[in-house]
Order: sequence, then C-alpha cells, then structure tokens
Amino acid sequence: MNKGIFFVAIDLNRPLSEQGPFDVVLHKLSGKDWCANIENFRQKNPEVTVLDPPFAIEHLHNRQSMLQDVADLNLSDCHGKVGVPRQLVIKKDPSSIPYEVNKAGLKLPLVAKPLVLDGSAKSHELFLAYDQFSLAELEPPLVLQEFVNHGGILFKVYIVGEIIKVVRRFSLPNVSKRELEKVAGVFRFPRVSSSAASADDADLEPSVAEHPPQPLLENLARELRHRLGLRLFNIDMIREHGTRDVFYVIDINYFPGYGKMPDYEHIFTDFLLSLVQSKHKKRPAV
Ligand SMILES: Nc1ncnc2c1ncn2[C@@H]1O[C@H](COP(=O)(O)OP(=O)(O)OP(=O)(O)O)[C@@H](O)[C@H]1O
Ligand SMILES: O=P(O)(O)O[C@H]1[C@H](O)[C@@H](O)[C@H](OP(=O)(O)O)[C@@H](OP(=O)(O)O)[C@H]1O
Ligand SMILES: [Mg+2]
Ligand SMILES: [Mg+2]
Repeated sequence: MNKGIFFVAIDLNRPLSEQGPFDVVLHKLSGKDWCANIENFRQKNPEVTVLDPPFAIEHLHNRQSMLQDVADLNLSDCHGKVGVPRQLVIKKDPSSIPYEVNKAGLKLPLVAKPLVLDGSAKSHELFLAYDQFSLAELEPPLVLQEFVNHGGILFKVYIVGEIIKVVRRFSLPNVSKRELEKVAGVFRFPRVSSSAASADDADLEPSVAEHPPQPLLENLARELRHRLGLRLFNIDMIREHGTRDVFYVIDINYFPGYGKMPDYEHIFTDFLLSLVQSKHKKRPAV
C-alpha cells in the first residue's frame, strides 16, 4: 500500500541544508564531518525530525557507555530483574589483564569484546576466555564481560519508537564447571546469533524459550528510550539459565537491520507517519 512516504537518498557530498525539504532524516553515520553537517542542519531546521541525534548514537559506539544506562536502572519489580553482566575495561596494557581480572573478582569464563564499535567486522570479533592468563594474548582496548549461562538462546528486542518486537536466536551453549576446569585458552567465536540463527520455530524447552515478560520489556524499552535519547535500536537479552526471571542485557545496537523484524514494513512506515502527524497536531491552528 502506498502510504505517501518518499524515501530520498541523501547526497553526502552536499550540505544537508541544500537538500530536501525533508520531514524526517534517517541516518546511521558517525564521524566529525557528518555530526557537524547534521547539527548545523538541526539548528537551521528545528521542524525536521532527525533520527537520531549523533551524540546519542555515539553513546552506543562504546561497549562500556552502551550498558551504563541499563546498569543504572533499577528494574526489579515483580516482573523480573534486568541487569548487565559484570565487566571490566582494559584500555592498554595486555600484560596487566590477569592481575586486573583477579583484582576485580571477575568469574571465568569471560567474553572479550572490542571496546569501540565502528561498524567494522573487527569490532564484532569476540573471544571466549577460559583462563585469566591467556587473556594477556588479546589486543586492548577491550571489554571483558562475565559469560552468563543462558541455555543457548538469546532474545533480540527490536524497538521502533513505542513498538517492541522480540525474536529468538540461537546463541552460545552453556559452559559447565567441568568444561571450565578442563579447558584453558582464549577462543575466537563466530557471529553466533545473527539472523541466520533464528530460533523462533525451534522446538525448545519452554523454560528457555519463553519470551521475557511483556511488562518488563515495556519498562525497559521506555526507560532506555528516554535515557539513551534514541528511538531506533535493538537490545540483546539473555535469561540466566535455571531462573525464570533474571535477565541480562549484553548488547545494544543502533538502527539494526529492521528487515529481519517481523512486520517491519507496517511498523516502520506507521512510525514515520506518526512522527509527521504528531508534529501537525502540535502546530497551532491558523
Ligand atoms: N556476557 C555474555 N554471556 C553469554 N553470552 C554472551 C555474552 N556476551 C555475548 N554473548 C554471546 O555472543 C554474541 C555476540 O555478543 P554481542 O552481542 O555483545 O556482540 P556484537 O558483535 O555486538 O553482536 P551484534 O551482531 O548483535 O551487534 C551474543 O549474541 C551472545 O550469543
Ligand atoms: O552495522 P553495525 O553497527 O555493526 O550493527 C549491526 C548489528 O550489530 C547487528 O546486530 C545487526 O545484525 P542482526 O540484525 O542480524 O543482529 C546488523 O544488521 P545488518 O546486518 O542488517 O546491518 C547491524 O545492525
Ligand atoms: Mg549482539
Ligand atoms: Mg552489537
């Protein structure tokens, strides 16, 4: 159905203010020049909705700042708990890692993730570390995050404005105590929970497969929308194995591939229309 929306590609070689007119600007770029271009445009065109502000997107380009808002939340109402795994940032010296891990009291195994996300494949190169000494082989800057057993299933929670859609993906299997005692080393692992790893139709144990409670997701999404100042993102969530309602957020992605979200055409176009309609409502009648 034609909803009267026209998508016009932005020409990056020309100032934004010379293009358009636009009702909404959608983007997933970063960098100084682009930020300056967008900021300049926002100031001159306050009536145009820019999704989303570059400084707010920037917050998700660092795996430490990305999870800070979740850590600050206190969502432990009757619908469950949401936290972030304990983690440590290693900025420089890899030889100090075993000592730092010990000092911080982090429990093995650990997931090692590049600190900065720049859209490159390398910033998604992750390692699972079974002992603290092998961690000295890794290249900082890194985040070392406690691995949380979650029955091999991850929930991708897509947010589009006020809409929430959850899909299930296969993830890393649990690591047993026995395996931890037997194995040493750091192992690179591939992108385990990409869209090819959908577990929506898999025959799973209900205690692992059950989606996080809707009221919990609504609270989490509302809080994060406000605190992050973003309207288009997804959250990777896992349920601690053996619990019903203890959840961890392990990753937040800005403007993920919405094509992989069920009903995305309707949800996305309705969202764009609602932005324009709410603007017209706010405008005083003449
Ligand atoms: N703390 C953790 N405990 C258990 N599993 C984890 C943890 N951190 C990451 N994983 C697993 O590793 C995968 C990739 O981690 P993460 O989502 O942080 O990386 P990413 O490169 O940002 O992924 P994306 O492609 O979603 O952007 C997760 O989907 C999950 O399967
Ligand atoms: O482009 P960067 O900033 O690296 O972000 C990626 C996310 O990290 C991934 O989660 C998205 O893939 P999935 O939607 O399959 O999880 C992935 O979706 P895409 O492959 O559709 O672009 C990206 O959004
Ligand atoms: Mg992820
Ligand atoms: Mg990510």
